[in-house]
Order: sequence, then structure tokens, then C-alpha cells
Amino acid sequence: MPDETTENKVTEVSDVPEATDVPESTDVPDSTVEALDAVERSETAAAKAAEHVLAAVEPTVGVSKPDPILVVDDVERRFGGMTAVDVQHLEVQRGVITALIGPNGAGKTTFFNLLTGFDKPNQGTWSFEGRSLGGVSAAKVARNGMVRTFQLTKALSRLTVMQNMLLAAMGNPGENLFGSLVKPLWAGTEKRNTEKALELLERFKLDAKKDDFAGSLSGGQRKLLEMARALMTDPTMIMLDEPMAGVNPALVQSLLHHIQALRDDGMTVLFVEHDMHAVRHISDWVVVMAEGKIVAEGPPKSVMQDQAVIDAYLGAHHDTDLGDDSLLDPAVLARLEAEEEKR
Ligand SMILES: Nc1ncnc2c1ncn2[C@@H]1O[C@H](COP(=O)(O)OP(=O)(O)OP(=O)(O)O)[C@@H](O)[C@H]1O
Repeated sequence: MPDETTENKVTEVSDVPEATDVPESTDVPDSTVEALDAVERSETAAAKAAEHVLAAVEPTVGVSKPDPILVVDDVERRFGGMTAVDVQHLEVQRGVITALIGPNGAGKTTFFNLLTGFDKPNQGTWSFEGRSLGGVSAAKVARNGMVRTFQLTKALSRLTVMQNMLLAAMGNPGENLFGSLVKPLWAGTEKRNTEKALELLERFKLDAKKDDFAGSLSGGQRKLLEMARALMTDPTMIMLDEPMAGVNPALVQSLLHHIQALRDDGMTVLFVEHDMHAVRHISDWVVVMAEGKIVAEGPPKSVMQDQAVIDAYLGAHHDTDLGDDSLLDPAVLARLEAEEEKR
């Protein structure tokens, strides 16, 4: 259950553009890349503070952060003979946006699942806000303030937008869908939760859709609902699972502003994303996984040019767009050509 003292708290957000499918502007972007190119990196106080604090951090794997909210040690997850996750040490800085990237099969989702209690590691420990969360259930992880978004499952698609929100207030919708729908369990707090859900739906411009089936929402609106649902429990840290996947270019800017607004409101954001342009535009720090391990971490501008990152992506996907024209950087090209000659 949500903390009674914080249950009705919804942080105000300003300057978040309308999340409509067809913006009023005539400049509708043709592609996600075009939409992202129109987005400046955030200049808010929180964005500047994040940049300032991380500028002093050495971009090396496992580096200590000045104020880590999440600290991971020796986490390993094996499936049969295959090691899906093998993370020696990772610290996630409080109050910044960290992107977790890597080629397909790198272990990002498995790592997310472990941290949020949806899977159990073969070994390893991690602490959140100084409290050990290894082996803790998903619902308890969420109650501790670390909440992840869920893609809209078939079951959740058949509920209305408002029902999705109320369900999220009960804990983790992926975990106890049936139990949460048993009316007597939640009747007492329903009014408070409904008010809070309405405030959040207004913030994400989904209030007009509250009685629609969630399954009828567009790709971008679903992503907004996923975020709104996660905020029902007032998280300290929010973990977003591919927030840009399946989103129409017209909604890309709005989504990015919403993600930045989470950080600007004081939340820590960790997100998995394949779209490197989105990563470059909104993340303060990037962690790169390949074959279960963390192979690089650093600020978005430089990490995309890291040799280990290029190798990881080229090894998995020769056509991956690293989002920063990093492969066109003369130094990177020279390195790649030299390697090619050696073969
Ligand atoms: N339940 C499972 N049983 C067996 N193997 C699994 C299971 N879950 C994941 N794997 C394997 O673990 C590895 C890591 O998968 P994971 O889905 O975590 O990668 P990912 O980085 O999230 O990939 P993507 O970007 O494609 O989502 C893959 O080789 C995958 O096949």
C-alpha cells in the first residue's frame, strides 16, 4: 500500500507540452530523428546540476558516484550454461537520468527484472537508499520507492485508463492483478486514489481518455499511461522500459519533456532504450551493457565514441545507428579502418 503521508502528493510540473497525437504546430516531424533534433538538451536547474555533478566523475566502468541511490555488487544471473547478467559494480547517481543501453540480448531487461524483484539472481547484492533489496519481492521494492513501468499487457488493455491507474496504486499491476481488483481491499482508499489519478492523468493529458479502454490508446499515449501509473506510488526512482518504443514522432518531444520533468521534480530516472538519439538528448549518464557485463559508462557525448561500445554494437548489429554520428567521427573512423587493415 502507498505511504499514507505521501499518498495524495502529486508534484506540479510546468512547461510540459501537450501530449496530443497531432500537435497544433504545422511543423510535424517526419521521423523520430527529426523530432529529436528539434529538442534542445534541457537547461533546467536540475539538468545543469546533474551535468555539473557528473562532470567530476571519471567515465570508467564501476566508478563511484558522489551520491549513489542504487549500488549493485557482483550480480549474476545464469540461464542454463549462459550468463545473461554479470555486473561487478554499478552505482546510479541520485537525481539524474541514467540510460541503460546495449545491443539485443545484452542483458538489460534481465538486469531490470533482477533489480525490481521480478527475477532472482544466482548471486549478488544491491542496495537502494542504503537498504538491501536483494531477494526482496517486487511489491516491496515498489513500496521502497523503486518503481518500474510495465508495458500494457493484454489484461491491462481490457481495463480502462482509470482502472489501470487505481490498480497501480495498489502496488505492482504486473504482480497482483486479480487481488487488486477485489473491491473490499481497496474501497477505503479509492476516493483519494481517484483524485490523485485524475491529477496525474491531467498532467499527462490523458484525462479525457480516463474511461476509454487502455488498449484503445495510441503507442505514445500508452507510454504516457505507463509513466502515470508508475507515479501513483510516489517513487523516488523510476525505471522506464523502452519509453520511446512504438511512439509516433509527433509525440516524441512531449515524451522526452515528461521524462526530463521527472528528473526536474527530484526523481532519479533509469531507462532502457534502443533509440540512441533519445538517449543522447535526455540522459545525463549512460551505462552500456554487452553480453551481460557493463562495458562502458559515461556522459552521453563521449560514451558513444568509446571503443568498447562501438565494438559491442558492431559485433551485434552492423547497421546500428549510434545516434551521435559517432561512427563519422574522424578519430573513430581512423580506428575502425586501422582495425580493418589488421584483419
Ligand atoms: N527466461 C529466460 N530463459 C533463458 N534465457 C533467457 C531468459 N531471459 C533472457 N534470456 C537470455 O538472456 C540474454 C539477455 O536477455 P535480455 O532480454 O535481458 O537482453 P536485452 O538486453 O534486454 O535484449 P533486448 O534489447 O533485445 O530486449 C539473452 O541471451 C536471452 O536470450
